[in-house]
Amino acid sequence: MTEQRDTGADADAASKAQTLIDSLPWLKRFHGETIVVKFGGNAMVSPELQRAFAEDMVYLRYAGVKPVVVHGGGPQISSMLGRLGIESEFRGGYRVTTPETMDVVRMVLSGQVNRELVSLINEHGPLASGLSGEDAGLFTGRRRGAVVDGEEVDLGLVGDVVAVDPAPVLAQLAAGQIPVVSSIAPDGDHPGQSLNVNADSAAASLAVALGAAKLVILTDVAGLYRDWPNRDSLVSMIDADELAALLPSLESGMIPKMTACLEAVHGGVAKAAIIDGREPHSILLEVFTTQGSGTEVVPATTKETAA
Ligand SMILES: Nc1ncnc2c1ncn2[C@@H]1O[C@H](COP(=O)(O)OP(=O)(O)O)[C@@H](O)[C@H]1O
Ligand SMILES: CC(=O)N[C@@H](CCC(=O)OP(=O)(O)O)C(=O)O
Repeated sequence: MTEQRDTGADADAASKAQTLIDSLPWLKRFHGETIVVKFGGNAMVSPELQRAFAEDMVYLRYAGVKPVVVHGGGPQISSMLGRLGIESEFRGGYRVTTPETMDVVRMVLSGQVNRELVSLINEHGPLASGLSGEDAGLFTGRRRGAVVDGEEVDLGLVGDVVAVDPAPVLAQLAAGQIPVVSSIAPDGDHPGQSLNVNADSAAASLAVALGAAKLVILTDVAGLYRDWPNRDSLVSMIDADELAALLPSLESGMIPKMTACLEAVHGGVAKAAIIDGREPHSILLEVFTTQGSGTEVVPATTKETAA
C-alpha cells in the first residue's frame, strides 16, 4: 500500500489531534468490551449508509471493542412481500406473520440482508461471519401476541427470545470475528417451526446474555421524541423508570425499540442508546465522544451521574 502524507499547512491539525485525544477515555472504557449494535431496516436502505456502517464496525473492532451486529430488515421484507403480491400488516409495531410470510422473512433476513452486511464488512478483511438465531441453539423463541387498544391480538408466527445460548457468538468473538446475527428464532414449543422476532428485541436479549457494556440501536429518526411528532421534544437521556411510564403512550416502531432498551438495562446492560442511523458514522460519535448522540436509556438510579 502506498501511503501518502499530507505535509501542507493544516489549520485544522490541532483540532483533529484534539478530537482523537478526546476519544481516549472512551477507548479505555470500551476496550475489550462487547457492544451490541442493532442496524435497523429503515437506516440501512441506502448503499452509502450500509457501507459507512460496515466501516464503523471494522473501526470499532480495530479500536479494541467487540461489536456484535443484530440486524433488522423490515422495509426489505415488505418490499419482497410486495413483489410477491403478499400484503404487509403491522399490529402494535410487529408484523403479522403467516406461514407464507415467515418463509419470506427468513429468506430476506438470513439470505439477503445478513449476506449483504457480512460481505460489506469483509471488504475490509476476513472479519465478519453471519449467524441466524436458528444456528447452534443461539436463540430459543416463544410465540407472543400484542395488546392493541387494550385488546390482545394474534400476530401469528411472531415470537420473543426466551433463551439465549451465546456460545456461537462467543466463539466468533474469541476468533476476532464480528458476528452478524439475524433475528429468527426456533419455536421452543414447536420443533421445526421458526418465529419472526423483532430485531430490536432480539438485540436486547443478546446484549443481556453477552453481558454487553452497551446496546446501540440505529434507526431513521434522531432518537426518542417524548411528544411525537413534535421535533422539539427529543429526549437526550431517560432512566428506566421514566421510560416505563412513557411506554404506554408510544406508537408503532418505537414500542419494540424502547421495550428493548428497557429489557437491556433491566438485564444489566449499563446503557442503551437509540441513535440516528441516517447520519453516517453516528455510532462512532455515540461510542467515542462525551456528547454521544440520540437518546440514552440508563438504569433508574444512575441518570444523575451518567456520562
Ligand atoms: N415517540 C417517537 N419518537 C421517535 N419515533 C417515533 C415515535 N413514535 C413513533 N415513531 C416512529 O418510529 C419509527 C422508527 O421505528 P421503525 O420504523 O420500526 O424503525 P427501524 O426500521 O429502524 O426498526 C420512526 O421513523 C417514527 O416514524
Ligand atoms: C415481528 C416483526 O415485526 N419482525 C420484524 C423483523 C425485522 C425487523 O425487526 O426489522 P427492522 O429492525 O428493520 O424493523 C419484521 O418482520 O419486520
